[in-house]
Amino acid sequence: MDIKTVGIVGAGQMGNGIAHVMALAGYDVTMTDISEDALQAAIKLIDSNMERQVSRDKITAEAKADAMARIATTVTLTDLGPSDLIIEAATERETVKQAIFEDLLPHLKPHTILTSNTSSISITRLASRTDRPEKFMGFHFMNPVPVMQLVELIRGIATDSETYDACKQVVDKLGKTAASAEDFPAFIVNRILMPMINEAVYTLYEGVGNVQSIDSSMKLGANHPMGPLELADFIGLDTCLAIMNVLHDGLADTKYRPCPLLTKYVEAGWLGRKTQRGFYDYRGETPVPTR
Ligand SMILES: CC(=O)CC(=O)SCCNC(=O)CCNC(=O)[C@H](O)C(C)(C)COP(=O)(O)OP(=O)(O)OC[C@H]1O[C@@H](n2cnc3c(N)ncnc32)[C@H](O)[C@@H]1OP(=O)(O)O
Ligand SMILES: NC(=O)C1=CN([C@@H]2O[C@H](COP(=O)(O)OP(=O)(O)OC[C@H]3O[C@@H](n4cnc5c(N)ncnc54)[C@H](OP(=O)(O)O)[C@@H]3O)[C@@H](O)[C@H]2O)C=CC1
Repeated sequence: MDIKTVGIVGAGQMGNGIAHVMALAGYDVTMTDISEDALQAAIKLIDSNMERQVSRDKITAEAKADAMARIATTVTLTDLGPSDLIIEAATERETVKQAIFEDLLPHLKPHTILTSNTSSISITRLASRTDRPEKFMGFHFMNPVPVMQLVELIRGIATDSETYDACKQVVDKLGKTAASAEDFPAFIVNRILMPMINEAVYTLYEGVGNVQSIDSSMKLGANHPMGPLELADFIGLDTCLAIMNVLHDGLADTKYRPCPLLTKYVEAGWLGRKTQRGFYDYRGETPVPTR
């Protein structure tokens, strides 16, 4: 199947990055969000991220202009109906995602492929609530989308090979690399990465180190590009907690117990960079550790 048009649900950090790379690869993109402000902020951010790519000779000014012209925004979810491929990138909450798919279904074309950028939630369960489980799969980008090479492709139990191949072709056209993952909680990357981040929060909670010593230990001692607490702030602490809960519930093993300190930060609304405060406070010129 030849995909030409892509509908993206959610204009947060993942939605805007997905729109960015899809438009540069030549797809016509329609992006939706419940908030007009979020859509406008996303367009501004895509524009400045592409401008940086122009200034570093990664893309031409013409390619940027063409890509920006390919991105339409709407607060009306059903405007995505005619798209060949839908990528849902709304908040990591199963009820939110289910409601989006339920509202979209009556407006889709029969051939439309439905995907979710979920970090952890069962693709099979999301698919089972739709009219097309064979045309449903996980399309999991990494953050920041324009920079990271990997896309995890996750088949649900019913996903057919035509759907998988069509999504794999999109990944190829983006110039990214696909990794196939089976549909178990948090798939591959987050099954491994998130317990490490959660352990870093336990290390902080138990006073083994402070924010700075934990992050520099992993940056300088294990050559990670970001410390685990800095990375947690970058991903979003609400998303990290949601993934840990899916691992804990889905695998029924106490080793995935979310750290109470992570829960406390989320309860405070300190979600990381997106709310200007998490393990670091981003409101000043340079990030300041909160512990
Ligand atoms: C939670 C999930 O479900 C799954 C996940 O995504 S897990 C998270 C996965 N991501 C990671 O682990 C990211 C770890 N961090 C990194 O790799 C790096 O710190 C980083 C790539 C984010 C930044 O790298 P850096 O060297 O510190 O900074 P910087 O020099 O500013 O950026 C490197 C390049 O990325 C670009 N870049 C950085 N952030 C960007 C963004 N948001 N959008 C577009 N481009 C961006 C920069 O322009 C720069 O480009 P050039 O090479 O052309 O100069
Ligand atoms: N952050 C990361 O590093 C990664 C995240 N993911 C996954 O991508 C998805 C999005 O994450 P991320 O971009 O970080 O989250 P954000 O919180 O940055 O963005 C989510 C966006 O979805 C919007 N939204 C919420 N409900 C709806 C709805 N019903 N219809 C349309 N839009 C809606 C939110 O609006 P509002 O703010 O108004 O609620 C917000 O703008 C999640 O499933 C996450 O697990 C995948 C890979 C990496």
